[in-house]
Amino acid sequence: MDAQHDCIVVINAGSSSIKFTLFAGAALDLLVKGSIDNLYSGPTRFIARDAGGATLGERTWDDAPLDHAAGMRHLVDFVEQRLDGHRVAAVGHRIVHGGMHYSGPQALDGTVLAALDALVPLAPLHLPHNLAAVRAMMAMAPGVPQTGCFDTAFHTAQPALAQAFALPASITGHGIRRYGFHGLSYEYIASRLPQADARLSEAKVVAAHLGNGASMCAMAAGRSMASTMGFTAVDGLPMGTRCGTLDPGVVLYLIDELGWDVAAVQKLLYQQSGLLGVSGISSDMRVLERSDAPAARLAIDLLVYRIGRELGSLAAALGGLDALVFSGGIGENSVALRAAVCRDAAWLGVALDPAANAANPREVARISTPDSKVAVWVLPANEELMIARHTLALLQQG
Ligand SMILES: Nc1ncnc2c1ncn2[C@@H]1O[C@H](COP(=O)(O)OP(=O)(O)O)[C@@H](O)[C@H]1O
Ligand SMILES: CC(=O)OP(=O)(O)O
Ligand SMILES: [Mg+2]
Repeated sequence: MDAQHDCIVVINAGSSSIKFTLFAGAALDLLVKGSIDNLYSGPTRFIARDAGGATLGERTWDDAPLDHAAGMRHLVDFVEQRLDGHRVAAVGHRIVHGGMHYSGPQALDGTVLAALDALVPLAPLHLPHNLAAVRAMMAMAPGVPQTGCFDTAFHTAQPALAQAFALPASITGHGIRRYGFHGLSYEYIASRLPQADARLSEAKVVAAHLGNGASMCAMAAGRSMASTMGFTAVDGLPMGTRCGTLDPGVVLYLIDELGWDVAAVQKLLYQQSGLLGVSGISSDMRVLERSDAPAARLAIDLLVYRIGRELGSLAAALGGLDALVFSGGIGENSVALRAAVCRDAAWLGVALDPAANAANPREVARISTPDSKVAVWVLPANEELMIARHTLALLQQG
Protein backbone atom coordinates (compact mmCIF):
# COMPACT_ATOMS: atom_id res chain seq x y z
CA MET A 1 0.00 0.00 0.00
CA ASP A 2 1.38 3.32 -1.11
CA ALA A 3 0.34 5.95 1.46
CA GLN A 4 0.09 8.68 -1.17
CA HIS A 5 -1.67 6.87 -3.93
CA ASP A 6 -3.43 3.73 -2.75
CA CYS A 7 -6.81 3.59 -1.15
CA ILE A 8 -9.28 1.03 0.12
CA VAL A 9 -12.96 1.50 -0.71
CA VAL A 10 -15.40 0.10 1.83
CA ILE A 11 -19.03 -0.56 1.04
CA ASN A 12 -21.57 -1.25 3.78
CA ALA A 13 -24.87 -2.01 2.15
CA GLY A 14 -27.44 -2.11 4.98
CA SER A 15 -31.14 -2.74 4.75
CA SER A 16 -32.11 0.91 4.27
CA SER A 17 -28.83 2.60 3.47
CA ILE A 18 -25.51 2.20 1.69
CA LYS A 19 -22.57 3.63 3.56
CA PHE A 20 -19.18 4.00 1.89
CA THR A 21 -15.75 5.15 2.96
CA LEU A 22 -12.44 5.69 1.17
CA PHE A 23 -9.34 5.07 3.32
CA ALA A 24 -5.84 6.13 2.18
CA GLY A 25 -2.63 4.13 2.66
CA ALA A 26 -1.77 1.52 5.27
CA ALA A 27 -2.58 4.05 8.03
CA LEU A 28 -6.17 3.94 6.74
CA ASP A 29 -6.50 7.71 6.84
CA LEU A 30 -10.05 8.79 6.15
CA LEU A 31 -10.43 10.37 2.70
CA VAL A 32 -14.15 10.42 2.01
CA LYS A 33 -17.10 9.12 4.00
CA GLY A 34 -20.67 9.14 2.84
CA SER A 35 -24.00 7.44 2.66
CA ILE A 36 -27.18 7.12 0.74
CA ASP A 37 -30.02 6.64 3.17
CA ASN A 38 -33.80 6.41 3.28
CA LEU A 39 -33.72 3.95 0.39
CA TYR A 40 -37.27 2.81 -0.38
CA SER A 41 -38.93 4.99 2.29
CA GLY A 42 -37.69 8.31 0.85
CA PRO A 43 -36.72 11.04 0.61
CA THR A 44 -33.48 9.33 -0.42
CA ARG A 45 -30.50 11.46 0.55
CA PHE A 46 -26.87 11.27 -0.55
CA ILE A 47 -24.14 12.98 1.39
CA ALA A 48 -20.34 12.69 1.22
CA ARG A 49 -17.82 14.50 3.38
CA ASP A 50 -14.04 14.69 3.64
CA ALA A 51 -12.06 13.91 6.80
CA GLY A 52 -12.62 17.43 8.11
CA GLY A 53 -16.38 17.15 7.69
CA ALA A 54 -16.59 19.44 4.63
CA THR A 55 -19.35 18.43 2.24
CA LEU A 56 -18.06 16.98 -1.04
CA GLY A 57 -21.37 15.98 -2.54
CA GLU A 58 -25.02 16.18 -1.58
CA ARG A 59 -28.28 15.30 -3.25
CA THR A 60 -31.88 14.58 -2.25
CA TRP A 61 -34.39 12.75 -4.41
CA ASP A 62 -37.71 14.38 -3.55
CA ASP A 63 -39.97 12.78 -6.15
CA ALA A 64 -39.30 9.03 -5.79
CA PRO A 65 -37.04 7.10 -3.39
CA LEU A 66 -34.11 5.12 -4.82
CA ASP A 67 -33.65 1.37 -4.42
CA HIS A 68 -30.28 -0.29 -3.72
CA ALA A 69 -29.39 -0.67 -7.41
CA ALA A 70 -29.97 3.00 -8.23
CA GLY A 71 -28.17 4.00 -5.02
CA MET A 72 -25.11 1.93 -6.01
CA ARG A 73 -25.06 3.51 -9.49
CA HIS A 74 -24.98 6.99 -8.00
CA LEU A 75 -22.30 5.98 -5.52
CA VAL A 76 -20.04 4.31 -8.11
CA ASP A 77 -20.22 7.46 -10.31
CA PHE A 78 -19.35 9.64 -7.35
CA VAL A 79 -16.41 7.45 -6.23
CA GLU A 80 -15.01 7.36 -9.78
CA GLN A 81 -15.00 11.16 -9.87
CA ARG A 82 -13.52 11.57 -6.41
CA LEU A 83 -10.58 9.16 -6.68
CA ASP A 84 -8.35 12.17 -7.31
CA GLY A 85 -5.36 10.19 -8.57
CA HIS A 86 -5.77 7.43 -5.97
CA ARG A 87 -5.50 3.82 -7.07
CA VAL A 88 -8.11 1.50 -5.58
CA ALA A 89 -5.94 -1.21 -3.99
CA ALA A 90 -8.90 -3.21 -2.72
CA VAL A 91 -12.60 -3.01 -2.03
CA GLY A 92 -13.92 -4.27 1.30
CA HIS A 93 -17.57 -5.25 1.69
CA ARG A 94 -19.81 -5.93 4.62
CA ILE A 95 -21.53 -9.28 3.98
CA VAL A 96 -24.25 -9.93 6.50
CA HIS A 97 -24.26 -13.75 6.58
CA GLY A 98 -21.31 -16.12 6.20
CA GLY A 99 -23.29 -19.28 6.92
CA MET A 100 -21.46 -22.35 8.17
CA HIS A 101 -18.36 -21.93 6.04
CA TYR A 102 -17.25 -18.30 6.11
CA SER A 103 -16.12 -17.10 9.50
CA GLY A 104 -13.25 -14.76 8.62
CA PRO A 105 -12.41 -12.10 6.02
CA GLN A 106 -12.58 -13.74 2.62
CA ALA A 107 -11.22 -12.86 -0.82
CA LEU A 108 -14.25 -12.75 -3.12
CA ASP A 109 -14.45 -14.38 -6.53
CA GLY A 110 -17.14 -15.98 -8.67
CA THR A 111 -17.06 -19.25 -6.72
CA VAL A 112 -17.44 -17.57 -3.34
CA LEU A 113 -20.20 -15.31 -4.69
CA ALA A 114 -22.09 -18.37 -5.95
CA ALA A 115 -21.80 -19.98 -2.50
CA LEU A 116 -23.04 -16.77 -0.89
CA ASP A 117 -25.97 -16.58 -3.32
CA ALA A 118 -27.19 -19.81 -1.72
CA LEU A 119 -27.36 -18.05 1.67
CA VAL A 120 -29.82 -15.38 0.48
CA PRO A 121 -32.81 -17.04 2.24
CA LEU A 122 -30.91 -16.61 5.53
CA ALA A 123 -30.67 -12.83 5.08
CA PRO A 124 -33.23 -11.82 2.45
CA LEU A 125 -33.16 -8.14 3.39
CA HIS A 126 -29.38 -7.85 3.15
CA LEU A 127 -27.50 -10.48 1.17
CA PRO A 128 -28.99 -9.64 -2.25
CA HIS A 129 -27.87 -6.01 -1.73
CA ASN A 130 -24.47 -7.01 -0.32
CA LEU A 131 -23.79 -9.25 -3.30
CA ALA A 132 -25.15 -6.73 -5.82
CA ALA A 133 -22.71 -4.19 -4.36
CA VAL A 134 -19.81 -6.64 -4.81
CA ARG A 135 -20.80 -7.26 -8.42
CA ALA A 136 -21.18 -3.51 -9.11
CA MET A 137 -17.71 -2.80 -7.70
CA MET A 138 -16.21 -5.74 -9.63
CA ALA A 139 -17.59 -4.16 -12.81
CA MET A 140 -16.23 -0.73 -11.87
CA ALA A 141 -12.80 -1.99 -10.85
CA PRO A 142 -12.11 -5.30 -12.60
CA GLY A 143 -8.98 -7.01 -11.29
CA VAL A 144 -9.08 -5.12 -8.00
CA PRO A 145 -9.20 -7.51 -5.01
CA GLN A 146 -12.56 -7.58 -3.24
CA THR A 147 -12.85 -8.73 0.35
CA GLY A 148 -15.97 -9.92 2.14
CA CYS A 149 -16.21 -9.29 5.89
CA PHE A 150 -19.01 -11.14 7.61
CA ASP A 151 -21.38 -9.84 10.26
CA THR A 152 -21.53 -13.35 11.68
CA ALA A 153 -17.74 -13.83 12.04
CA PHE A 154 -17.20 -12.12 15.41
CA HIS A 155 -19.81 -14.37 17.01
CA THR A 156 -18.16 -17.67 16.03
CA ALA A 157 -16.18 -17.30 19.29
CA GLN A 158 -19.38 -17.70 21.34
CA PRO A 159 -19.68 -20.67 23.69
CA ALA A 160 -21.48 -23.61 22.07
CA LEU A 161 -24.43 -23.19 24.44
CA ALA A 162 -25.06 -19.64 23.24
CA GLN A 163 -25.15 -20.86 19.63
CA ALA A 164 -27.48 -23.80 20.22
CA PHE A 165 -31.17 -24.21 19.49
CA ALA A 166 -33.03 -26.88 21.45
CA LEU A 167 -33.57 -28.88 18.27
CA PRO A 168 -32.59 -32.43 17.29
CA ALA A 169 -29.07 -32.94 15.94
CA SER A 170 -30.54 -34.00 12.58
CA ILE A 171 -31.75 -30.39 12.22
CA THR A 172 -28.83 -28.49 13.77
CA GLY A 173 -26.50 -30.54 11.54
CA HIS A 174 -27.76 -28.44 8.62
CA GLY A 175 -26.16 -25.36 10.18
CA ILE A 176 -29.45 -24.34 11.80
CA ARG A 177 -28.06 -22.60 14.86
CA ARG A 178 -27.72 -19.12 16.32
CA TYR A 179 -25.15 -17.04 14.40
CA GLY A 180 -25.60 -13.45 15.56
CA PHE A 181 -25.09 -10.33 13.43
CA HIS A 182 -23.71 -6.78 13.54
CA GLY A 183 -20.42 -8.54 14.36
CA LEU A 184 -18.29 -5.92 12.60
CA SER A 185 -19.88 -3.22 14.71
CA TYR A 186 -19.31 -5.20 17.92
CA GLU A 187 -15.75 -6.06 16.93
CA TYR A 188 -15.08 -2.34 16.45
CA ILE A 189 -16.70 -1.55 19.82
CA ALA A 190 -14.55 -4.25 21.46
CA SER A 191 -11.43 -2.64 19.98
CA ARG A 192 -12.42 0.98 20.72
CA LEU A 193 -13.81 0.73 24.24
CA PRO A 194 -10.54 -0.18 26.03
CA GLN A 195 -8.90 2.81 24.31
CA ALA A 196 -11.54 5.04 25.90
CA ASP A 197 -11.17 3.39 29.33
CA ALA A 198 -8.44 0.79 29.86
CA ARG A 199 -10.41 -0.76 32.76
CA LEU A 200 -12.93 -2.03 30.21
CA SER A 201 -10.53 -4.39 28.42
CA GLU A 202 -11.50 -7.30 30.70
CA ALA A 203 -15.03 -6.06 31.41
CA LYS A 204 -18.47 -7.60 31.04
CA VAL A 205 -20.11 -5.40 28.43
CA VAL A 206 -23.50 -5.38 26.74
CA ALA A 207 -23.45 -3.40 23.50
CA ALA A 208 -26.64 -2.34 21.73
CA HIS A 209 -26.35 -1.68 18.00
CA LEU A 210 -29.64 0.09 17.39
CA GLY A 211 -30.04 1.09 13.77
CA ASN A 212 -32.60 0.12 11.21
CA GLY A 213 -31.57 -3.40 12.14
CA ALA A 214 -31.04 -3.70 15.88
CA SER A 215 -29.35 -6.23 18.11
CA MET A 216 -27.50 -6.52 21.39
CA CYS A 217 -24.35 -8.44 22.18
CA ALA A 218 -22.88 -9.65 25.46
CA MET A 219 -19.08 -9.44 25.45
CA ALA A 220 -16.58 -10.63 28.04
CA ALA A 221 -13.04 -9.25 27.64
CA GLY A 222 -13.89 -8.28 24.06
CA ARG A 223 -15.20 -11.70 23.07
CA SER A 224 -18.79 -12.30 21.95
CA MET A 225 -20.61 -14.45 24.51
CA ALA A 226 -24.23 -14.14 23.33
CA SER A 227 -26.35 -12.14 20.92
CA THR A 228 -30.04 -11.33 20.54
CA MET A 229 -29.97 -12.24 16.85
CA GLY A 230 -30.00 -15.90 15.90
CA PHE A 231 -30.16 -17.92 12.67
CA THR A 232 -31.34 -14.81 10.84
CA ALA A 233 -31.34 -11.06 11.46
CA VAL A 234 -35.09 -11.11 12.14
CA ASP A 235 -34.58 -12.44 15.69
CA GLY A 236 -34.22 -10.49 18.93
CA LEU A 237 -35.24 -6.85 19.28
CA PRO A 238 -38.07 -5.25 17.32
CA MET A 239 -36.45 -3.21 14.51
CA GLY A 240 -37.44 -0.66 11.88
CA THR A 241 -39.55 -3.15 9.96
CA ARG A 242 -38.63 -6.53 11.51
CA CYS A 243 -40.60 -8.08 14.36
CA GLY A 244 -37.75 -9.55 16.39
CA THR A 245 -38.38 -12.53 18.66
CA LEU A 246 -41.72 -14.13 17.89
CA ASP A 247 -43.36 -17.28 19.14
CA PRO A 248 -42.87 -19.69 16.20
CA GLY A 249 -46.42 -20.81 16.86
CA VAL A 250 -47.59 -17.51 15.32
CA VAL A 251 -45.97 -18.47 12.01
CA LEU A 252 -47.64 -21.89 12.08
CA TYR A 253 -50.99 -20.29 12.89
CA LEU A 254 -50.70 -17.78 10.03
CA ILE A 255 -49.94 -20.58 7.58
CA ASP A 256 -52.20 -23.32 8.88
CA GLU A 257 -55.22 -21.40 10.14
CA LEU A 258 -55.20 -18.12 8.20
CA GLY A 259 -53.94 -19.59 4.92
CA TRP A 260 -50.94 -17.28 4.46
CA ASP A 261 -48.21 -18.37 2.05
CA VAL A 262 -44.52 -18.29 2.91
CA ALA A 263 -43.81 -15.12 0.88
CA ALA A 264 -46.53 -13.22 2.74
CA VAL A 265 -45.22 -14.40 6.12
CA GLN A 266 -41.69 -13.39 5.15
CA LYS A 267 -42.89 -9.94 4.11
CA LEU A 268 -44.77 -9.54 7.38
CA LEU A 269 -41.81 -10.53 9.56
CA TYR A 270 -39.13 -8.58 7.69
CA GLN A 271 -40.85 -5.59 6.13
CA GLN A 272 -44.19 -4.86 7.79
CA SER A 273 -43.48 -5.29 11.49
CA GLY A 274 -41.30 -3.64 14.13
CA LEU A 275 -41.56 0.14 14.55
CA LEU A 276 -43.41 0.44 11.24
CA GLY A 277 -45.89 -2.33 11.96
CA VAL A 278 -46.71 -1.34 15.52
CA SER A 279 -46.96 2.39 14.83
CA GLY A 280 -48.60 2.07 11.43
CA ILE A 281 -46.72 5.32 10.71
CA SER A 282 -43.02 4.88 10.01
CA SER A 283 -39.93 2.74 10.54
CA ASP A 284 -37.95 5.91 11.22
CA MET A 285 -37.34 6.59 14.90
CA ARG A 286 -37.11 10.34 14.25
CA VAL A 287 -40.62 10.41 12.78
CA LEU A 288 -42.03 8.39 15.70
CA GLU A 289 -40.35 10.60 18.30
CA ARG A 290 -41.91 13.69 16.70
CA SER A 291 -45.37 12.09 16.49
CA ASP A 292 -47.99 12.40 19.22
CA ALA A 293 -49.97 9.41 17.94
CA PRO A 294 -50.49 6.78 20.70
CA ALA A 295 -49.39 4.02 18.30
CA ALA A 296 -46.04 5.77 17.75
CA ARG A 297 -45.56 5.91 21.53
CA LEU A 298 -46.46 2.22 21.79
CA ALA A 299 -43.88 1.27 19.15
CA ILE A 300 -41.12 3.14 21.03
CA ASP A 301 -42.27 1.78 24.41
CA LEU A 302 -42.18 -1.76 23.05
CA LEU A 303 -38.63 -1.27 21.74
CA VAL A 304 -37.50 0.11 25.11
CA TYR A 305 -39.23 -2.73 26.96
CA ARG A 306 -37.63 -5.39 24.77
CA ILE A 307 -34.19 -3.80 25.12
CA GLY A 308 -34.65 -3.94 28.89
CA ARG A 309 -35.66 -7.61 28.83
CA GLU A 310 -32.72 -8.54 26.59
CA LEU A 311 -30.34 -6.54 28.75
CA GLY A 312 -31.33 -8.63 31.76
CA SER A 313 -30.90 -11.82 29.78
CA LEU A 314 -27.48 -10.85 28.40
CA ALA A 315 -26.28 -9.68 31.83
CA ALA A 316 -27.30 -13.12 33.10
CA ALA A 317 -25.30 -14.77 30.29
CA LEU A 318 -22.29 -12.74 31.44
CA GLY A 319 -22.91 -13.27 35.16
CA GLY A 320 -22.78 -9.50 35.74
CA LEU A 321 -22.52 -6.19 33.97
CA ASP A 322 -19.77 -3.53 33.99
CA ALA A 323 -20.72 -1.44 30.99
CA LEU A 324 -23.58 -0.74 28.59
CA VAL A 325 -22.79 0.72 25.15
CA PHE A 326 -25.19 2.45 22.76
CA SER A 327 -24.36 2.48 19.05
CA GLY A 328 -26.10 2.62 15.65
CA GLY A 329 -28.35 5.40 14.30
CA ILE A 330 -30.85 5.22 17.19
CA GLY A 331 -28.31 4.41 19.91
CA GLU A 332 -26.07 7.32 18.90
CA ASN A 333 -28.80 9.91 18.42
CA SER A 334 -31.87 9.25 20.52
CA VAL A 335 -31.43 10.98 23.88
CA ALA A 336 -34.94 9.90 24.92
CA LEU A 337 -34.46 6.21 24.11
CA ARG A 338 -31.17 6.04 26.02
CA ALA A 339 -32.79 7.77 28.99
CA ALA A 340 -35.72 5.32 28.98
CA VAL A 341 -33.48 2.24 28.69
CA CYS A 342 -31.23 3.46 31.50
CA ARG A 343 -34.23 4.33 33.71
CA ASP A 344 -35.50 0.76 33.35
CA ALA A 345 -32.01 -0.65 34.01
CA ALA A 346 -31.57 1.14 37.34
CA TRP A 347 -31.98 -2.24 39.08
CA LEU A 348 -28.73 -3.38 37.41
CA GLY A 349 -26.85 -0.40 38.86
CA VAL A 350 -27.18 1.93 35.86
CA ALA A 351 -27.22 5.64 36.75
CA LEU A 352 -27.38 7.96 33.76
CA ASP A 353 -25.94 11.48 33.84
CA PRO A 354 -28.84 13.39 32.20
CA ALA A 355 -26.66 16.32 31.07
CA ALA A 356 -24.01 14.06 29.52
CA ASN A 357 -26.78 12.11 27.79
CA ALA A 358 -28.52 15.25 26.51
CA ALA A 359 -25.22 16.53 25.06
CA ASN A 360 -25.61 13.71 22.50
CA PRO A 361 -21.86 13.21 22.00
CA ARG A 362 -20.55 12.71 18.44
CA GLU A 363 -17.46 10.87 19.69
CA VAL A 364 -17.10 7.98 22.12
CA ALA A 365 -18.20 9.34 25.52
CA ARG A 366 -19.33 8.14 28.92
CA ILE A 367 -22.86 9.27 29.80
CA SER A 368 -23.30 7.69 33.25
CA THR A 369 -22.63 9.36 36.58
CA PRO A 370 -19.11 8.87 38.00
CA ASP A 371 -20.47 6.53 40.70
CA SER A 372 -22.75 4.48 38.42
CA LYS A 373 -22.03 0.80 39.05
CA VAL A 374 -22.47 0.17 35.32
CA ALA A 375 -20.63 2.58 33.01
CA VAL A 376 -22.82 3.73 30.14
CA TRP A 377 -21.17 4.79 26.88
CA VAL A 378 -22.17 6.18 23.52
CA LEU A 379 -19.87 4.81 20.84
CA PRO A 380 -20.49 5.73 17.18
CA ALA A 381 -20.56 2.63 14.98
CA ASN A 382 -17.68 2.22 12.56
CA GLU A 383 -18.17 -1.04 10.72
CA GLU A 384 -16.31 0.54 7.79
CA LEU A 385 -13.01 0.93 9.67
CA MET A 386 -13.23 -2.68 10.83
CA ILE A 387 -13.77 -3.81 7.23
CA ALA A 388 -10.84 -1.67 6.05
CA ARG A 389 -8.58 -3.21 8.71
CA HIS A 390 -9.53 -6.74 7.66
CA THR A 391 -9.16 -5.89 3.97
CA LEU A 392 -5.72 -4.36 4.53
CA ALA A 393 -4.60 -7.39 6.55
CA LEU A 394 -5.70 -9.73 3.76
CA LEU A 395 -3.93 -7.54 1.18
CA GLN A 396 -0.71 -7.55 3.21
CA GLN A 397 -0.83 -11.32 3.58
CA GLY A 398 -0.71 -11.40 -0.24
N1 LIG B 1 -31.46 12.13 15.52
C1 LIG B 1 -32.03 10.93 15.58
N2 LIG B 1 -32.90 10.62 16.57
C2 LIG B 1 -33.49 9.41 16.65
N3 LIG B 1 -33.26 8.42 15.77
C3 LIG B 1 -32.39 8.65 14.77
C4 LIG B 1 -31.72 9.92 14.62
N4 LIG B 1 -30.92 9.84 13.53
C5 LIG B 1 -31.09 8.59 13.01
N5 LIG B 1 -31.96 7.88 13.75
C6 LIG B 1 -32.49 6.53 13.49
O1 LIG B 1 -31.47 5.60 13.18
C7 LIG B 1 -32.05 4.54 12.39
C8 LIG B 1 -31.10 4.20 11.24
O2 LIG B 1 -29.90 3.74 11.78
P1 LIG B 1 -28.64 3.34 10.89
O3 LIG B 1 -27.65 2.71 11.80
O4 LIG B 1 -28.18 4.54 10.13
O5 LIG B 1 -29.32 2.31 9.89
P2 LIG B 1 -28.83 1.07 9.08
O6 LIG B 1 -29.18 -0.12 9.91
O7 LIG B 1 -29.57 1.13 7.81
O8 LIG B 1 -27.32 1.19 8.93
C9 LIG B 1 -33.40 5.04 11.93
O9 LIG B 1 -34.42 4.46 12.72
C10 LIG B 1 -33.35 6.53 12.24
O10 LIG B 1 -34.62 7.05 12.53
C1 LIG C 1 -27.77 -7.41 10.36
C2 LIG C 1 -28.61 -6.19 10.23
O1 LIG C 1 -29.69 -6.14 10.75
O2 LIG C 1 -28.08 -5.16 9.53
P1 LIG C 1 -28.68 -3.68 9.33
O3 LIG C 1 -28.62 -3.03 10.67
O4 LIG C 1 -27.74 -3.04 8.36
O5 LIG C 1 -30.07 -3.83 8.82
MG1 LIG D 1 -26.72 -0.82 10.27
